[in-house]
Amino acid sequence: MGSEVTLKLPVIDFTSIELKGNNPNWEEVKSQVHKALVEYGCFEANFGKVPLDLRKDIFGALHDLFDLPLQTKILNVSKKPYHGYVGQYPMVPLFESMGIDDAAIYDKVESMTNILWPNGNPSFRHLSELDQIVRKMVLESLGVEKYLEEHMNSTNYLLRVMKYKGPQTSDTKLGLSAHTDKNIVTILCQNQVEGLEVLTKDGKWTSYKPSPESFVVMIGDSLHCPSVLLKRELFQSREISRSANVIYSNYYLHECLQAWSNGRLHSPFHRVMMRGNEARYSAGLFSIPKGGVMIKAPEELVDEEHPLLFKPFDHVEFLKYYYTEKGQKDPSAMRTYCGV
Ligand SMILES: O=C(O)CCC(=O)C(=O)O
Ligand SMILES: [Fe+2]
Repeated sequence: MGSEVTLKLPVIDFTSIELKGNNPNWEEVKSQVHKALVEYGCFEANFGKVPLDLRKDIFGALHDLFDLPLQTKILNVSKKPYHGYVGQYPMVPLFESMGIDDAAIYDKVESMTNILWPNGNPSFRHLSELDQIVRKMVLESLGVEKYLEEHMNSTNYLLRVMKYKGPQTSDTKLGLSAHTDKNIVTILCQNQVEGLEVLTKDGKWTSYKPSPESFVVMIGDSLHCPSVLLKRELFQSREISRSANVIYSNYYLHECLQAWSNGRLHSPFHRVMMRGNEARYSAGLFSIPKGGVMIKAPEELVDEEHPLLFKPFDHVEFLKYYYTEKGQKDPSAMRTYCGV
């Protein structure tokens, strides 16, 4: 079992950065982003654009949303796995989540936010700007910025909101099983209740101390360019036990490398561990490859030293495999599905 340490994630200040602006600090912040993603696969971002009172409103609204009767919550269905209401899993009984399907760029995310916040809450639009800044910096760091426009146009957003009940005991209980995200970039925003833990490359669970202003930015398995897969993963798993369609591994040592022309990004395992009585609410903005777009490594990133690792694949089709019983048990689902 990995022992938990309190190690701080790198903190990166984006308050002076705009997607379309004159950014004297761009190069400096970009190199911090690259370094953090190589080492941890995630970082804490200070972005400054989402005022504290809006964040408070978000968690108040989530409290009310999850307080609805179960019959009402399960009306939020989706054909895609993990996009509608998720909850009542025996292995993670504290966890519930609701997603907004196909949150195509801003509009549908806003339709969700309009339901929750009829008077407007621009938070998620701001978070999609942060997502795009990070992806632009990543592509530039890899020297493949010529794919930027295509890359941006080949993705959707999914907004998912989560509740983890407090276990109401003195024990620590699993809130969400260890996993890597399967999308491109995840931005997490949460209330003050601790619980998120990230596995470092040397196998230590690191707890995240939430701060009222910051977000966690995390790399998913399929950071991709248009027709471009930038991902290399080499898993070594030890001791994987699981049940009921959910990865249930408290210690899941892996190497998940992305070896690119000029760097390696890491998509980290993470989980939620709950203590005490208070509920933890979080919201995640997930950028995901659109269905129907074939993901294929760019020729610039394939050479003798870095041979092609994955056959071109459609991410939505991949998810259909990932969410089967076999896929859920597979520590290197992407390799099984489309490895060369
Ligand atoms: O609640 C959190 O902070 C983490 C959620 C998460 O890891 C996920 O939804 O993929
Ligand atoms: Fe996650």
